[in-house]
Amino acid sequence: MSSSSSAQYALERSIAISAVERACSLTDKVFRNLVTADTVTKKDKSPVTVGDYSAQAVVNAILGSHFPEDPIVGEEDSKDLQKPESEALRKQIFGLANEALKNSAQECPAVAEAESKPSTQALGDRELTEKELLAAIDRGSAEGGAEGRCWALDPIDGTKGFLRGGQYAVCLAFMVDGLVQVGVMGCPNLPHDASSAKPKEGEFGAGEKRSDLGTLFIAVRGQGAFQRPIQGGKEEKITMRQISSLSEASFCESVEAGHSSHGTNARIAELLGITAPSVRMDSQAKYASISRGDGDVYLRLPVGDGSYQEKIWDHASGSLLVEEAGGKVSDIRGKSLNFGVGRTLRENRGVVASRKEVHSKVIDAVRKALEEEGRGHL
Ligand SMILES: Nc1ncnc2c1ncn2[C@@H]1O[C@H](COP(=O)(O)OS(=O)(=O)O)[C@@H](OP(=O)(O)O)[C@H]1O
Ligand SMILES: [Mg+2]
Ligand SMILES: [Mg+2]
Ligand SMILES: [Mg+2]
Repeated sequence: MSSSSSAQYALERSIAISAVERACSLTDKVFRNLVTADTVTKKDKSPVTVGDYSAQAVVNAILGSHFPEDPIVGEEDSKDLQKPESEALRKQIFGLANEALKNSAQECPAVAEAESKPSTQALGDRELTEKELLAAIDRGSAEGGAEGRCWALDPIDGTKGFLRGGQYAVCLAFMVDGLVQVGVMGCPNLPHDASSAKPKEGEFGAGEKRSDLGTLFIAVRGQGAFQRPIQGGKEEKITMRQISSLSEASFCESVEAGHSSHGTNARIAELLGITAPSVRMDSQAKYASISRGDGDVYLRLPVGDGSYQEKIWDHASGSLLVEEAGGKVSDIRGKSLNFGVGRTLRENRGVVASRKEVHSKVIDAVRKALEEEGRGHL
Protein backbone atom coordinates (compact mmCIF):
# COMPACT_ATOMS: atom_id res chain seq x y z
CA MET A 1 0.00 0.00 0.00
CA SER A 2 1.35 3.43 -0.83
CA SER A 3 2.01 5.93 1.94
CA SER A 4 -0.47 8.72 2.63
CA SER A 5 2.08 11.37 3.62
CA SER A 6 0.87 14.87 2.75
CA ALA A 7 3.59 15.08 0.10
CA GLN A 8 1.86 12.42 -1.95
CA TYR A 9 0.15 13.95 -4.97
CA ALA A 10 0.97 17.46 -3.65
CA LEU A 11 1.65 18.77 -7.15
CA GLU A 12 -1.53 17.24 -8.62
CA ARG A 13 -3.45 18.74 -5.67
CA SER A 14 -2.15 22.28 -6.18
CA ILE A 15 -2.42 22.28 -9.95
CA ALA A 16 -5.98 20.91 -9.69
CA ILE A 17 -6.89 23.63 -7.17
CA SER A 18 -5.45 26.34 -9.40
CA ALA A 19 -7.28 25.00 -12.47
CA VAL A 20 -10.61 24.72 -10.64
CA GLU A 21 -10.29 28.22 -9.11
CA ARG A 22 -9.59 29.67 -12.54
CA ALA A 23 -12.53 27.82 -14.11
CA CYS A 24 -14.86 28.93 -11.28
CA SER A 25 -14.07 32.59 -11.71
CA LEU A 26 -14.73 32.15 -15.42
CA THR A 27 -18.10 30.41 -14.94
CA ASP A 28 -19.09 32.99 -12.32
CA LYS A 29 -18.36 35.72 -14.82
CA VAL A 30 -20.35 33.92 -17.52
CA PHE A 31 -23.28 33.66 -15.12
CA ARG A 32 -23.10 37.33 -14.13
CA ASN A 33 -22.75 38.64 -17.67
CA LEU A 34 -24.59 36.18 -19.87
CA VAL A 35 -27.35 34.50 -17.88
CA THR A 36 -30.49 36.60 -17.67
CA ALA A 37 -34.03 35.79 -16.55
CA ASP A 38 -34.80 35.81 -20.26
CA THR A 39 -32.26 33.08 -20.93
CA VAL A 40 -34.03 30.85 -18.48
CA THR A 41 -37.59 31.52 -19.65
CA LYS A 42 -36.58 30.98 -23.24
CA LYS A 43 -34.66 27.83 -22.25
CA ASP A 44 -31.69 29.30 -24.08
CA LYS A 45 -28.76 27.08 -23.15
CA SER A 46 -26.06 29.20 -24.82
CA PRO A 47 -24.54 30.69 -21.62
CA VAL A 48 -24.16 27.19 -20.26
CA THR A 49 -22.50 26.13 -23.47
CA VAL A 50 -20.07 29.03 -23.35
CA GLY A 51 -19.34 28.24 -19.71
CA ASP A 52 -18.91 24.48 -20.23
CA TYR A 53 -16.59 24.80 -23.20
CA SER A 54 -14.43 27.62 -21.86
CA ALA A 55 -14.05 26.03 -18.44
CA GLN A 56 -13.04 22.71 -20.02
CA ALA A 57 -10.54 24.53 -22.29
CA VAL A 58 -8.97 26.31 -19.31
CA VAL A 59 -8.69 23.26 -17.05
CA ASN A 60 -7.39 21.03 -19.85
CA ALA A 61 -4.85 23.64 -20.98
CA ILE A 62 -3.50 23.92 -17.44
CA LEU A 63 -3.37 20.13 -16.98
CA GLY A 64 -1.81 19.74 -20.42
CA SER A 65 0.97 22.18 -19.64
CA HIS A 66 1.92 20.46 -16.37
CA PHE A 67 1.13 16.84 -17.11
CA PRO A 68 1.39 16.57 -20.89
CA GLU A 69 1.24 12.76 -20.87
CA ASP A 70 -1.87 12.45 -18.69
CA PRO A 71 -5.15 11.46 -20.38
CA ILE A 72 -8.27 13.45 -19.45
CA VAL A 73 -11.85 12.16 -19.45
CA GLY A 74 -13.89 15.35 -19.84
CA GLU A 75 -17.59 15.79 -20.47
CA GLU A 76 -17.41 18.13 -23.48
CA ASP A 77 -15.90 17.91 -26.98
CA SER A 78 -15.49 20.47 -29.73
CA LYS A 79 -17.53 18.74 -32.45
CA ASP A 80 -20.47 21.19 -32.44
CA LEU A 81 -18.14 24.10 -31.84
CA GLN A 82 -16.31 23.42 -35.09
CA LYS A 83 -19.44 23.99 -37.21
CA PRO A 84 -19.40 27.21 -39.28
CA GLU A 85 -22.55 28.48 -37.51
CA SER A 86 -20.72 28.34 -34.15
CA GLU A 87 -18.32 31.12 -35.04
CA ALA A 88 -19.78 33.65 -32.57
CA LEU A 89 -19.67 31.04 -29.82
CA ARG A 90 -16.04 30.20 -30.64
CA LYS A 91 -15.09 33.87 -30.40
CA GLN A 92 -16.71 34.22 -26.98
CA ILE A 93 -14.98 31.10 -25.71
CA PHE A 94 -11.67 32.23 -27.16
CA GLY A 95 -11.86 35.56 -25.29
CA LEU A 96 -13.01 34.08 -22.00
CA ALA A 97 -10.54 31.19 -21.92
CA ASN A 98 -7.53 33.28 -22.85
CA GLU A 99 -8.37 35.88 -20.24
CA ALA A 100 -8.68 33.15 -17.61
CA LEU A 101 -5.32 31.66 -18.57
CA LYS A 102 -3.51 35.02 -18.44
CA ASN A 103 -1.01 35.39 -15.61
CA SER A 104 -1.73 31.89 -14.36
CA ALA A 105 1.84 31.50 -13.13
CA GLN A 106 1.99 34.73 -11.09
CA GLU A 107 -1.08 33.95 -9.01
CA CYS A 108 -0.26 30.45 -7.81
CA PRO A 109 3.17 29.61 -6.33
CA ALA A 110 2.83 25.89 -7.14
CA VAL A 111 2.00 26.70 -10.74
CA ALA A 112 4.88 29.19 -10.94
CA GLU A 113 7.30 26.60 -9.55
CA ALA A 114 6.10 23.89 -11.90
CA GLU A 115 6.23 26.26 -14.87
CA SER A 116 9.82 27.23 -14.10
CA LYS A 117 10.84 23.65 -14.94
CA PRO A 118 11.98 23.30 -18.52
CA SER A 119 9.78 20.23 -19.10
CA THR A 120 6.52 22.19 -18.81
CA GLN A 121 5.16 24.74 -21.24
CA ALA A 122 4.34 28.09 -19.61
CA LEU A 123 0.75 29.27 -20.02
CA GLY A 124 -0.34 32.86 -20.22
CA ASP A 125 2.79 34.14 -22.00
CA ARG A 126 0.79 34.34 -25.21
CA GLU A 127 -2.80 33.76 -26.23
CA LEU A 128 -3.74 30.24 -27.29
CA THR A 129 -4.89 30.17 -30.90
CA GLU A 130 -8.43 29.04 -31.71
CA LYS A 131 -7.00 25.74 -32.95
CA GLU A 132 -5.09 25.23 -29.69
CA LEU A 133 -8.22 25.99 -27.67
CA LEU A 134 -10.29 23.45 -29.60
CA ALA A 135 -7.47 20.95 -29.14
CA ALA A 136 -7.45 21.72 -25.41
CA ILE A 137 -11.19 20.95 -25.21
CA ASP A 138 -10.63 17.68 -27.10
CA ARG A 139 -7.88 16.62 -24.75
CA GLY A 140 -10.88 15.49 -22.71
CA SER A 141 -11.77 12.66 -25.06
CA ALA A 142 -9.76 9.94 -23.33
CA GLU A 143 -11.42 6.58 -22.78
CA GLY A 144 -10.34 6.12 -19.16
CA GLY A 145 -9.61 2.64 -17.89
CA ALA A 146 -7.90 0.69 -15.16
CA GLU A 147 -4.28 1.49 -15.90
CA GLY A 148 -2.09 4.48 -15.12
CA ARG A 149 -2.76 8.13 -14.45
CA CYS A 150 -5.98 9.78 -15.62
CA TRP A 151 -8.05 12.92 -14.88
CA ALA A 152 -11.86 13.23 -14.89
CA LEU A 153 -13.40 16.66 -15.50
CA ASP A 154 -16.91 18.05 -15.37
CA PRO A 155 -16.44 21.73 -16.30
CA ILE A 156 -19.97 22.62 -15.13
CA ASP A 157 -21.82 19.95 -13.20
CA GLY A 158 -25.48 20.77 -12.59
CA THR A 159 -26.06 22.82 -15.72
CA LYS A 160 -29.68 23.35 -14.78
CA GLY A 161 -28.63 24.68 -11.38
CA PHE A 162 -26.16 27.01 -13.09
CA LEU A 163 -28.96 28.50 -15.19
CA ARG A 164 -31.31 28.82 -12.20
CA GLY A 165 -28.71 30.66 -10.13
CA GLY A 166 -28.64 27.62 -7.83
CA GLN A 167 -25.91 25.13 -7.14
CA TYR A 168 -23.39 23.97 -9.70
CA ALA A 169 -19.82 22.73 -9.40
CA VAL A 170 -16.57 22.57 -11.34
CA CYS A 171 -15.34 19.05 -10.61
CA LEU A 172 -11.86 17.68 -11.22
CA ALA A 173 -10.48 14.34 -10.07
CA PHE A 174 -7.15 12.62 -10.49
CA MET A 175 -7.10 8.83 -10.68
CA VAL A 176 -4.37 6.20 -10.66
CA ASP A 177 -5.20 2.68 -11.89
CA GLY A 178 -8.91 3.45 -11.73
CA LEU A 179 -8.83 4.68 -8.12
CA VAL A 180 -9.58 8.33 -7.34
CA GLN A 181 -6.62 9.84 -5.48
CA VAL A 182 -7.36 13.58 -5.59
CA GLY A 183 -10.72 15.32 -5.83
CA VAL A 184 -11.22 19.08 -6.12
CA MET A 185 -14.63 20.69 -6.41
CA GLY A 186 -15.44 24.38 -6.73
CA CYS A 187 -18.97 25.42 -5.76
CA PRO A 188 -19.27 29.14 -6.59
CA ASN A 189 -22.79 29.49 -5.14
CA LEU A 190 -22.40 27.40 -1.98
CA PRO A 191 -22.04 29.37 1.32
CA HIS A 192 -18.97 28.60 3.44
CA ASP A 193 -21.22 28.01 6.38
CA ALA A 194 -24.39 26.07 5.66
CA SER A 195 -26.18 27.65 8.62
CA SER A 196 -26.01 31.07 6.95
CA ALA A 197 -29.12 32.08 5.00
CA LYS A 198 -29.51 30.30 1.69
CA PRO A 199 -28.66 32.35 -1.41
CA LYS A 200 -31.74 33.57 -3.22
CA GLU A 201 -32.34 31.77 -6.46
CA GLY A 202 -33.26 33.78 -9.51
CA GLU A 203 -31.09 36.84 -8.91
CA PHE A 204 -29.78 36.59 -12.39
CA GLY A 205 -26.63 38.55 -12.97
CA ALA A 206 -27.53 41.72 -11.15
CA GLY A 207 -25.91 43.06 -8.01
CA GLU A 208 -22.83 42.21 -5.98
CA LYS A 209 -22.14 38.64 -5.07
CA ARG A 210 -22.51 37.85 -1.37
CA SER A 211 -19.09 37.54 0.19
CA ASP A 212 -19.87 34.26 2.00
CA LEU A 213 -20.62 32.43 -1.25
CA GLY A 214 -18.13 30.24 -3.05
CA THR A 215 -16.57 27.20 -1.44
CA LEU A 216 -13.70 25.03 -2.59
CA PHE A 217 -13.55 21.38 -1.49
CA ILE A 218 -10.37 19.31 -1.60
CA ALA A 219 -9.70 15.65 -0.81
CA VAL A 220 -6.63 13.47 -1.20
CA ARG A 221 -6.90 9.76 -0.48
CA GLY A 222 -5.67 9.07 3.05
CA GLN A 223 -5.22 12.78 3.84
CA GLY A 224 -8.78 13.87 4.71
CA ALA A 225 -11.31 16.28 3.27
CA PHE A 226 -11.08 20.07 3.49
CA GLN A 227 -12.95 23.22 2.53
CA ARG A 228 -12.02 26.87 2.22
CA PRO A 229 -13.52 30.00 0.67
CA ILE A 230 -13.00 29.88 -3.07
CA GLN A 231 -11.49 33.37 -2.99
CA GLY A 232 -8.68 32.04 -0.77
CA GLY A 233 -8.17 31.51 2.96
CA LYS A 234 -7.37 28.79 5.43
CA GLU A 235 -8.39 25.22 4.69
CA GLU A 236 -10.50 23.57 7.41
CA LYS A 237 -10.98 19.84 7.82
CA ILE A 238 -14.53 18.64 7.27
CA THR A 239 -16.25 15.48 8.46
CA MET A 240 -19.68 13.95 8.10
CA ARG A 241 -22.20 14.54 10.90
CA GLN A 242 -22.32 12.03 13.75
CA ILE A 243 -25.88 10.79 14.13
CA SER A 244 -26.94 8.33 16.78
CA SER A 245 -29.83 6.98 14.73
CA LEU A 246 -30.74 7.04 11.04
CA SER A 247 -34.13 8.52 11.95
CA GLU A 248 -32.27 11.78 12.67
CA ALA A 249 -30.79 11.84 9.18
CA SER A 250 -31.70 14.03 6.28
CA PHE A 251 -31.45 13.17 2.60
CA CYS A 252 -29.80 15.14 -0.15
CA GLU A 253 -31.20 14.50 -3.61
CA SER A 254 -31.24 15.87 -7.17
CA VAL A 255 -33.56 18.69 -8.10
CA GLU A 256 -34.46 16.94 -11.34
CA ALA A 257 -36.78 13.94 -10.87
CA GLY A 258 -35.50 12.75 -14.25
CA HIS A 259 -32.02 12.21 -12.77
CA SER A 260 -33.00 10.41 -9.56
CA SER A 261 -36.31 8.95 -8.46
CA HIS A 262 -37.86 11.25 -5.82
CA GLY A 263 -40.80 8.92 -5.14
CA THR A 264 -38.56 5.98 -4.24
CA ASN A 265 -36.42 8.26 -2.05
CA ALA A 266 -39.53 9.25 -0.08
CA ARG A 267 -40.39 5.57 0.56
CA ILE A 268 -36.81 4.86 1.68
CA ALA A 269 -37.00 7.78 4.11
CA GLU A 270 -40.22 6.29 5.49
CA LEU A 271 -38.64 2.84 5.88
CA LEU A 272 -35.75 4.40 7.82
CA GLY A 273 -38.02 6.52 10.02
CA ILE A 274 -36.62 9.77 8.58
CA THR A 275 -38.96 12.72 9.01
CA ALA A 276 -36.73 15.66 8.04
CA PRO A 277 -37.53 16.99 4.57
CA SER A 278 -35.04 16.11 1.81
CA VAL A 279 -32.70 18.84 0.68
CA ARG A 280 -32.80 19.18 -3.10
CA MET A 281 -29.74 20.54 -4.78
CA ASP A 282 -28.18 20.35 -8.23
CA SER A 283 -24.71 18.98 -8.93
CA GLN A 284 -21.98 17.28 -6.88
CA ALA A 285 -22.56 20.00 -4.27
CA LYS A 286 -24.70 17.19 -2.78
CA TYR A 287 -21.56 15.17 -2.00
CA ALA A 288 -19.88 18.31 -0.61
CA SER A 289 -22.88 19.08 1.58
CA ILE A 290 -23.03 15.68 3.25
CA SER A 291 -19.23 15.70 3.64
CA ARG A 292 -19.46 18.69 5.96
CA GLY A 293 -22.64 17.57 7.73
CA ASP A 294 -25.29 19.75 6.09
CA GLY A 295 -27.13 16.52 5.31
CA ASP A 296 -26.41 12.83 5.87
CA VAL A 297 -27.40 10.63 2.95
CA TYR A 298 -27.08 11.20 -0.79
CA LEU A 299 -29.43 9.01 -2.79
CA ARG A 300 -29.35 8.80 -6.59
CA LEU A 301 -31.72 6.05 -7.60
CA PRO A 302 -32.02 4.98 -11.22
CA VAL A 303 -35.09 6.23 -13.03
CA GLY A 304 -37.14 4.26 -15.58
CA ASP A 305 -35.62 1.00 -16.74
CA GLY A 306 -32.32 1.82 -15.03
CA SER A 307 -30.35 1.71 -18.25
CA TYR A 308 -28.66 5.11 -17.72
CA GLN A 309 -24.93 4.75 -17.12
CA GLU A 310 -23.61 7.33 -14.67
CA LYS A 311 -20.60 9.27 -15.99
CA ILE A 312 -17.32 9.12 -14.09
CA TRP A 313 -16.96 12.95 -14.06
CA ASP A 314 -20.32 13.22 -12.24
CA HIS A 315 -19.03 11.24 -9.23
CA ALA A 316 -15.22 11.00 -9.08
CA SER A 317 -14.32 14.06 -7.01
CA GLY A 318 -17.48 13.99 -4.88
CA SER A 319 -17.17 10.34 -3.91
CA LEU A 320 -13.59 10.80 -2.65
CA LEU A 321 -14.69 13.83 -0.64
CA VAL A 322 -17.35 11.76 1.14
CA GLU A 323 -14.97 8.84 1.76
CA GLU A 324 -12.32 11.13 3.21
CA ALA A 325 -14.95 12.77 5.44
CA GLY A 326 -15.84 9.41 7.02
CA GLY A 327 -18.42 8.15 4.56
CA LYS A 328 -19.01 5.23 2.27
CA VAL A 329 -20.09 5.53 -1.35
CA SER A 330 -21.52 2.64 -3.36
CA ASP A 331 -24.15 1.88 -5.96
CA ILE A 332 -27.71 0.88 -4.98
CA ARG A 333 -26.65 -2.74 -4.39
CA GLY A 334 -23.79 -1.75 -2.11
CA LYS A 335 -21.12 -2.38 -4.74
CA SER A 336 -18.14 0.02 -4.86
CA LEU A 337 -18.12 2.49 -7.73
CA ASN A 338 -15.66 1.29 -10.36
CA PHE A 339 -14.01 4.29 -12.02
CA GLY A 340 -11.64 2.10 -14.02
CA VAL A 341 -13.97 0.72 -16.70
CA GLY A 342 -14.12 3.67 -19.08
CA ARG A 343 -16.00 6.95 -19.31
CA THR A 344 -19.06 5.62 -17.49
CA LEU A 345 -19.73 3.65 -14.32
CA ARG A 346 -21.15 0.85 -16.41
CA GLU A 347 -20.71 -1.78 -13.71
CA ASN A 348 -22.80 0.24 -11.26
CA ARG A 349 -26.40 1.43 -10.96
CA GLY A 350 -27.26 4.62 -9.06
CA VAL A 351 -25.37 5.95 -6.03
CA VAL A 352 -25.83 5.76 -2.26
CA ALA A 353 -23.54 7.79 0.03
CA SER A 354 -23.74 7.99 3.82
CA ARG A 355 -21.66 7.54 6.97
CA LYS A 356 -19.91 4.18 6.94
CA GLU A 357 -21.68 2.92 10.06
CA VAL A 358 -25.21 3.27 8.67
CA HIS A 359 -24.52 2.50 5.01
CA SER A 360 -25.69 -1.12 5.02
CA LYS A 361 -29.01 -0.12 6.65
CA VAL A 362 -29.59 2.43 3.87
CA ILE A 363 -28.79 -0.21 1.23
CA ASP A 364 -31.32 -2.62 2.85
CA ALA A 365 -34.02 0.07 2.71
CA VAL A 366 -33.16 0.85 -0.92
CA ARG A 367 -33.49 -2.85 -1.84
CA LYS A 368 -36.83 -3.14 -0.04
CA ALA A 369 -38.26 0.03 -1.67
CA LEU A 370 -37.20 -1.11 -5.14
CA GLU A 371 -38.67 -4.59 -4.58
CA GLU A 372 -41.98 -3.04 -3.55
CA GLU A 373 -41.99 -1.16 -6.87
CA GLY A 374 -41.23 -4.34 -8.81
CA ARG A 375 -37.77 -2.96 -9.65
CA GLY A 376 -35.78 -5.30 -7.43
CA HIS A 377 -33.81 -6.49 -10.46
CA LEU A 378 -32.04 -3.12 -10.81
N1 LIG B 1 -31.14 10.26 -16.86
C1 LIG B 1 -30.17 10.65 -16.08
N2 LIG B 1 -29.93 10.00 -14.93
C2 LIG B 1 -28.97 10.38 -14.10
N3 LIG B 1 -28.15 11.44 -14.34
C3 LIG B 1 -28.33 12.13 -15.48
C4 LIG B 1 -29.33 11.78 -16.40
N4 LIG B 1 -29.26 12.67 -17.42
C5 LIG B 1 -28.25 13.51 -17.14
N5 LIG B 1 -27.68 13.18 -15.98
C6 LIG B 1 -26.53 13.79 -15.33
O1 LIG B 1 -26.93 14.47 -14.16
C7 LIG B 1 -25.99 15.50 -13.94
C8 LIG B 1 -26.56 16.51 -13.02
O2 LIG B 1 -26.93 15.80 -11.88
P1 LIG B 1 -27.67 16.50 -10.73
O3 LIG B 1 -27.73 15.59 -9.58
O4 LIG B 1 -27.04 17.81 -10.47
O5 LIG B 1 -29.09 16.66 -11.32
S1 LIG B 1 -29.89 17.96 -11.35
O6 LIG B 1 -29.04 19.05 -11.74
O7 LIG B 1 -30.53 18.11 -10.07
O8 LIG B 1 -30.80 17.71 -12.42
C9 LIG B 1 -25.74 16.03 -15.31
O9 LIG B 1 -24.48 16.61 -15.31
P2 LIG B 1 -24.20 17.93 -16.14
O10 LIG B 1 -24.55 17.61 -17.58
O11 LIG B 1 -22.73 18.12 -15.94
O12 LIG B 1 -25.03 19.00 -15.54
C10 LIG B 1 -25.81 14.78 -16.19
O13 LIG B 1 -24.55 14.24 -16.45
MG1 LIG C 1 -22.27 16.57 -14.57
MG1 LIG D 1 -21.34 19.17 -17.01
MG1 LIG E 1 -24.02 18.11 -19.42
